[in-house]
Amino acid sequence: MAENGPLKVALLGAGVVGSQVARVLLAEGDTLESRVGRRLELVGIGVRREGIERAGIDSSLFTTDSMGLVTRGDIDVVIEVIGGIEPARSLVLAAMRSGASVITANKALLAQDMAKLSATANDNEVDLYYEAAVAGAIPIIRPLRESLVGDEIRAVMGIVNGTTNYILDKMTTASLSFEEALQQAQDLGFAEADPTADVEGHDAAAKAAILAGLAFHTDVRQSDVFCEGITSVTADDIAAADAMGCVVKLLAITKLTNDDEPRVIVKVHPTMVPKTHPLASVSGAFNAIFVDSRDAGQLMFLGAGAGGAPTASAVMGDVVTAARNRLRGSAAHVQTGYMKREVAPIGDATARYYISFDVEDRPGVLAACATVFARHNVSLQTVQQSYLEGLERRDGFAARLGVMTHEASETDLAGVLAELAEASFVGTGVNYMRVEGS
Ligand SMILES: NC(=O)C1=CN([C@@H]2O[C@H](COP(=O)(O)OP(=O)(O)OC[C@H]3O[C@@H](n4cnc5c(N)ncnc54)[C@H](O)[C@@H]3O)[C@@H](O)[C@H]2O)C=CC1
Ligand SMILES: N[C@@H](CC=O)C(=O)O
Ligand code: NA
Repeated sequence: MAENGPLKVALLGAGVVGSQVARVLLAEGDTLESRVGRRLELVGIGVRREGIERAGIDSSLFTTDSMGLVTRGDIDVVIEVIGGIEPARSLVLAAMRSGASVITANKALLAQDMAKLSATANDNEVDLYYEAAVAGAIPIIRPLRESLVGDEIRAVMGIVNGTTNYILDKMTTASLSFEEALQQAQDLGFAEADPTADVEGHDAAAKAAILAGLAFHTDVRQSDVFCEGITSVTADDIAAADAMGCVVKLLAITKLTNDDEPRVIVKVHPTMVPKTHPLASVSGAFNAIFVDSRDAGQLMFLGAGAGGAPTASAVMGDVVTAARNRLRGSAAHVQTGYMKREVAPIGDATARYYISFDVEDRPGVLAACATVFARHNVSLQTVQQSYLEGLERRDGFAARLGVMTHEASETDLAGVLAELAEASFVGTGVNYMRVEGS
């Protein structure tokens, strides 16, 4: 950084988020200067292909030599919004080794390599900020990393993927098909380049890993996260949830086990949430994160979790912070992974469950079902029986049971499901969904 000269910023990626970040950097120069105390100069934008026009961005800034851009030696801040593992990983590491602070929105990379990235930032005395990586515009990384670091987090539960929340919401409130709702989410710029990452839960799993690592001061990777997406959620599941006073949400959940040496539970799955819970009313592409801590109690963070402008807002907050640190000659050294907690297997996680299945309509069947649940330590909260008519009435199974359980472990649930699947008085197709929140 030249004395009194501008701080030099390099941007990698000019897609949905990157082109918006570039526009803010170019259009809001005076405002940003007043907030940082020094001009921010966008010196180059690494792109995959040149020759593509982006409105409001001077094409002379584009270069296909992203590595050359970040290693030229005079860059103060590198913003990585390419996504994916490579070449983003090599570029980010090279940028930090060349003395630049890094801002990234890349949860996939962070959830794979957080320990290495943090260590590289610390070794090179540069900043690594990533507010945009979880829940877009919503400030959640900084609250966990700074504001709540003196407290004890008990649980974090959130809607952290805008695309899937949009799809589930449109399937529920506008009777759109899964495919129609996904297409709309893609058109609106919420979905990942490959929307499989959204609908299969991988994007939420990456965010869950980052949240769990921050909440419990340990290393958690995406591969540690139990993950089920929303591709098998049907209109019938949504209707069943509605009948039970619930909505279906894809939740990322992390909490600790009650052991002497608590282990981390971290999971993503479609969840029935009671309509009275604050997360139930989070609609469209909005995200929300519910944090339960020892001293602060329950906190709810709500807002836009995806889209170019909201995500650029989070990126720019980090850019200004890193630029201010730069001027002070300091970096936010962050100690990560110092608790070395184990991640518990999914079998040890607990939840309530809603299980529905068809049964023969004859004396003793209800008692036999109750015995199956009891044998596996799963206590019943409510049982509803409805009669099947017409085409629904298959192979003599004339009634459908909808069972809401008390909290039980996944291992015990698996025992119940296996036994129901084998029982002669139970029809094929036992459905279940986890239930969280009260
Ligand atoms: N779109 C959203 O709402 C949000 C996105 N994010 C994250 O932000 C990042 C960017 O997302 P989007 O802008 O939506 O993706 P995008 O796919 O619209 O943009 C990525 C851009 O990077 C370019 N690119 C690929 N390889 C490159 C290379 N070697 N050098 C330079 N550019 C290269 C692509 O051509 C593309 O234009 C991802 O990590 C994503 O997970 C985070 C929060 C919200
Ligand atoms: N594809 C993601 C974008 C933000 O991280 C989403 O839908 O939430
Ligand atoms: Na955020």
